[in-house]
Amino acid sequence: MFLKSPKSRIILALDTPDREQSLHVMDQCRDAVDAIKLNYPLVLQEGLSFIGELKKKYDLPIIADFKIADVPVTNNRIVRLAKNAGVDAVMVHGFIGPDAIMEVKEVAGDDMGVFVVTELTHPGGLEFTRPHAKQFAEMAAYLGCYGIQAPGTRPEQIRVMRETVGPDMKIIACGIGAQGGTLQAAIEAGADFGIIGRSIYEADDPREAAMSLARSCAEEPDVVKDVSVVRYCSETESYTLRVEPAREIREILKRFIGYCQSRRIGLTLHHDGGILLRKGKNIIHIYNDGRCLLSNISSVAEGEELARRWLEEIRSDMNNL
Ligand SMILES: O=C(O)c1cc(=O)[nH]c(=O)n1[C@@H]1O[C@H](COP(=O)(O)O)[C@@H](O)[C@H]1O
Repeated sequence: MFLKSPKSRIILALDTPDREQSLHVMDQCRDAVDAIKLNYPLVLQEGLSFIGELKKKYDLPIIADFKIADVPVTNNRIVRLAKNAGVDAVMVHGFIGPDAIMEVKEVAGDDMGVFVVTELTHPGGLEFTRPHAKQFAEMAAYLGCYGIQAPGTRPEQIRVMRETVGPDMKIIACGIGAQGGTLQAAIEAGADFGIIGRSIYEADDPREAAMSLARSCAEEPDVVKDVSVVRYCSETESYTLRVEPAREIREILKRFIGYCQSRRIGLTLHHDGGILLRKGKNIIHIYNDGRCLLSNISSVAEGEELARRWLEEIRSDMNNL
């Protein structure tokens, strides 16, 4: 919908104090970020009309981080005002429950996104939002919300959120930079975008700060996350290795299994067993969740090299299909 394919993976938290400083930052960062997130202080300072001005001038999607948290009737009024002001998405707290979130969704309609806040990034967020974060995410997915917020300060929790909502819902992660999270870790854990404020707008050169953050996660991620030994057979002097591919590759491998099965490549194993392939003297077992087992490998180094080369081949072949 409104968030296009990521370029920088950055949503700029434009928490600058006033119009003049906001425009100063935006003039530099307009093509270095994917969207703008506005919070209460700036909107209270400059008024809702400033949203339209930003949209017109920079033509970037705008998320209104009003963290809506009221009864349905009030939420309805807040979203209407935001919509009329030109906002593309709103953020709403998960704890207000399904009826209040549905009210937000109704007013938002098809042209506006709704992000559900699951867990706040500050230490207190662990006290009251963490225990319910998974439920908030499940509810957001069930209600068909556009996305969820997750804590960029805790990549392990982003991973849980990604497993909870599945591959299609957008995850936006805040707490990157000034609060200690890194964009790369958040993206690797499953976030689509990082929300970044002070590390950009307080930098001497906000544009360069944004570009360098974008570069930090632009490199092709390594295809292999981990390789470990499952068995060593002294008679054949060969290893069986478990390979855990990087998250993106696991998604590609799932498609690859479907591709092999539809063309009768390799041996399809029963229901959740995945597929068995022969590559020279080696046997590769790809499980349905994307994890792999390599058999008949003469050294761990050889297995790592084989896994890397083979997964890179699959990544490029599947991307070209
Ligand atoms: O919903 C948010 O955006 C949000 C949730 C959260 O748990 N933590 C958090 O920092 N935020 C917002 O994300 C932005 C982070 O700004 P910086 O810490 O300056 O990068 C601010 O606008 C916060 O209000």
